[in-house]
Amino acid sequence: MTNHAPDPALLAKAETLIEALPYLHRYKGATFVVKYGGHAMGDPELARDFAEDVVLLKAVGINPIVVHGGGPQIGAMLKRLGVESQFVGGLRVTDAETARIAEMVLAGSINKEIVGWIGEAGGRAVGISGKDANLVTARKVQRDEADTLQGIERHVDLGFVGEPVAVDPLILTTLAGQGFIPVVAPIALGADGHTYNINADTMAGAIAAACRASRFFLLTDVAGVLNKSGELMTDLDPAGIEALKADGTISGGMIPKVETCVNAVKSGVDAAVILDGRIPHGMLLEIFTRRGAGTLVHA
Ligand SMILES: Nc1ncnc2c1ncn2[C@@H]1O[C@H](COP(=O)(O)OP(=O)(O)O)[C@@H](O)[C@H]1O
Ligand SMILES: CC(=O)N[C@@H](CCC(=O)OP(=O)(O)O)C(=O)O
Repeated sequence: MTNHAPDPALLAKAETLIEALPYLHRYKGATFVVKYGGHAMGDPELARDFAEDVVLLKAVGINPIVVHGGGPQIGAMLKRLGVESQFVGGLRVTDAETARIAEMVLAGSINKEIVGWIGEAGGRAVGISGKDANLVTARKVQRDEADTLQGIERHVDLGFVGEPVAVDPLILTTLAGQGFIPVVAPIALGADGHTYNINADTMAGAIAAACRASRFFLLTDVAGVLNKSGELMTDLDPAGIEALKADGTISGGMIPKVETCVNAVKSGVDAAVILDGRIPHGMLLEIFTRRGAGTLVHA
């Protein structure tokens, strides 16, 4: 006689798939923008998990757009070449040579590495930068604006550090509509013809807003936004974020992240999530299960 008692491990797998069903319905056809930080891509195993997650999203009818960073990798290259580098308020002071090296590292090696991982995972990725098809037009971040944005007092010329002033998402919707996964490096041209180095969080937020993304994920190397006792804050709104910035709980690299999230939700993105890129398949768990992790920023 056959034993019909279900194998509990198999049953658990089936339950996980069924748990995903309402989310699969809800997000079919939606655009998700994923910012993949330079710190999060350090471990090749985790990078492959990330690529699989992106390919799975595409396979179930979601349109993922990846915008990547690469701060630590630019830093390593500058060091090898003996070029000094300095950060002011989370932004790298960028002279003409640093801009050339940043473009080489971001739009060259890192961009193609991510395209390769997605290809290995069975997806078809196309790597571009903000320059391609005029995706992003940048302007120089003015010293005083940088001071206001980053909450800093210093007055320095940041050089070729840009911020997006216009986004033409046609290249992204065209690629996504044909089954490709766009992978975008945070480099863009200014109307003045200069190449600008853009903070990857800022670039991703501008793209999420222009694409009317339903969800915006920022993968980093911390659990999310932490309170003064180091505990994860799972839910934040713009007013709560202002208070945490004012009392110094949120500082450094977390400032552009939360500001980007606030701008994105104010521009119509349903929700932005700062996620721990060190958790294998963390993005899938966040999207398709009730066990969401990280910090959700909503309007
Ligand atoms: N309240 C906070 N919660 C979590 N991280 C914070 C907070 N305030 C400052 N940070 C810093 O922000 C960093 C994340 O920003 P960053 O290093 O720029 O990440 P990425 O390279 O992924 O863009 C954390 O590693 C942490 O040092
Ligand atoms: C102007 C500016 O600071 N640009 C960044 C671009 C890369 C980036 O933002 O990478 P992460 O997301 O890994 O930090 C830089 O030069 O490091």
